[in-house]
Amino acid sequence: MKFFEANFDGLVGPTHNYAGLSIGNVASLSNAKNSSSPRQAAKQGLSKMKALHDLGMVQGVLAPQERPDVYTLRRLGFTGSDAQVIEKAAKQAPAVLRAVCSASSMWTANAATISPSADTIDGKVHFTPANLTNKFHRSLEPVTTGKILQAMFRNPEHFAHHTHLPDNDHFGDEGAANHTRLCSAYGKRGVELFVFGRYAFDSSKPAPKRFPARHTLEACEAVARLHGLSDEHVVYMQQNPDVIDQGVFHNDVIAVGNQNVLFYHQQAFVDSQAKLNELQRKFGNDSELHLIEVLNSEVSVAEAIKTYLFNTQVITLANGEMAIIAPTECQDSAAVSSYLAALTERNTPIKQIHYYDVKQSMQNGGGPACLRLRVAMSEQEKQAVNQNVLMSDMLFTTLNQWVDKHYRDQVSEADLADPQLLLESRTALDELTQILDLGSVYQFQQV
Ligand SMILES: N=C(N)NCCC[C@H](NC(=O)CCC(=O)O)C(=O)O
Repeated sequence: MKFFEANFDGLVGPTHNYAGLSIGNVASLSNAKNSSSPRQAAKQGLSKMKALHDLGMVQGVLAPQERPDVYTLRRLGFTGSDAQVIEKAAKQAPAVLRAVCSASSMWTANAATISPSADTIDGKVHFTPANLTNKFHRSLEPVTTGKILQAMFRNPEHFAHHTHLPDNDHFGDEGAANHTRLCSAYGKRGVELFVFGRYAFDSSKPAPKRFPARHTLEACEAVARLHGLSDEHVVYMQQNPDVIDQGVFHNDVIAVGNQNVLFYHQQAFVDSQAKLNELQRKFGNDSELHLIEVLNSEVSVAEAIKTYLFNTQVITLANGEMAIIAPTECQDSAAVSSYLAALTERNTPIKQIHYYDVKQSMQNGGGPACLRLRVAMSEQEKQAVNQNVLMSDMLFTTLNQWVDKHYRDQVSEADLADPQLLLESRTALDELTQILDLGSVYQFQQV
């Protein structure tokens, strides 16, 4: 049977804005309050999806969430009509309003952790939405994420859905951004590498001092248990607290893997050598594993954060070669673009580099890899996916027209207080659920 990896990219929502919500994420803070272009952001995302589809990849779309989240504003004590709730929040708690307007669900690497059927005890694909407890604006995502994933992966014969972990920092879970699956082929059992930032129940262990470690070891272990993974095929690695303190808020800002390649920065992990040995042993000592380490002298941590060298997608093309999907910021950096050009000449599977412009997302700290959720699947499992979410020439055209019809070209902080934006958003999402055949996944559709 044929197996492959599908990428499900987050469609950028109509309220995309720069609110400086993510302490520890350098780009989010430095672009705070700049005005944004939701239309351009959504179109940049769609172009990347179409480009991967054109490269022969299986590409899907993950729908955005309803924002502003007036239900959360009501929980926080704002009352009246929806327009009044927004108006009062804008006056009395503008920072809270900014948070409930975030289009952060676009970064679907944080939507969930997925284990493919080859790795799980019951032979199903397992999904656990990430609770994203560390940031208030992101903690609003998991319930709707779970509903959307269930509307995409409906068939219980193939897909098992779990509830997100308890909503507490002890089980802080940032999903696939801190999870990499290494395997010799997509259909073969792989080694699942979980990367965490701190130990929740042991404060004597290393932890960052300046910026938060969003993800705990205990969250990783819980997800591995829920997914029915075997200990012999799981590795837990701690992220280097020093790089978290420099702005590496997720592991996918400093490492990325695909099949038998792990591409990472020298300073990415704690206890690197011992852990990489464990990875090699669990991968199989006889199987070829390419550990591509980038030295600090080649690319500094600061340059990696600025360019998102590691927030690239490493994909396997139909001819078996791998390609790196990188943001144009990598192309603009002499150190990084020459590193990448030289990498394609080395004895590794990576032979092509493709650059795409995803600046609207980059300015909030989201590169190409943040925008996608990977699901390794068989042909049979793919047939069981809701086919309306899979990219095609027609869906690309339809979604571009949908964006043109509903999205604003510019959004600034003041626009978030405009109740009209909520109405525009709901109208757009209502139409989108029909395009993608998702059913009533949004709360406004329940009444
Ligand atoms: N690395 C991965 N996989 N994802 C990137 C997520 C970026 C996101 N930015 C934000 O949420 C900024 C929103 C704002 O400031 O407006 C975050 O920090 O969680």
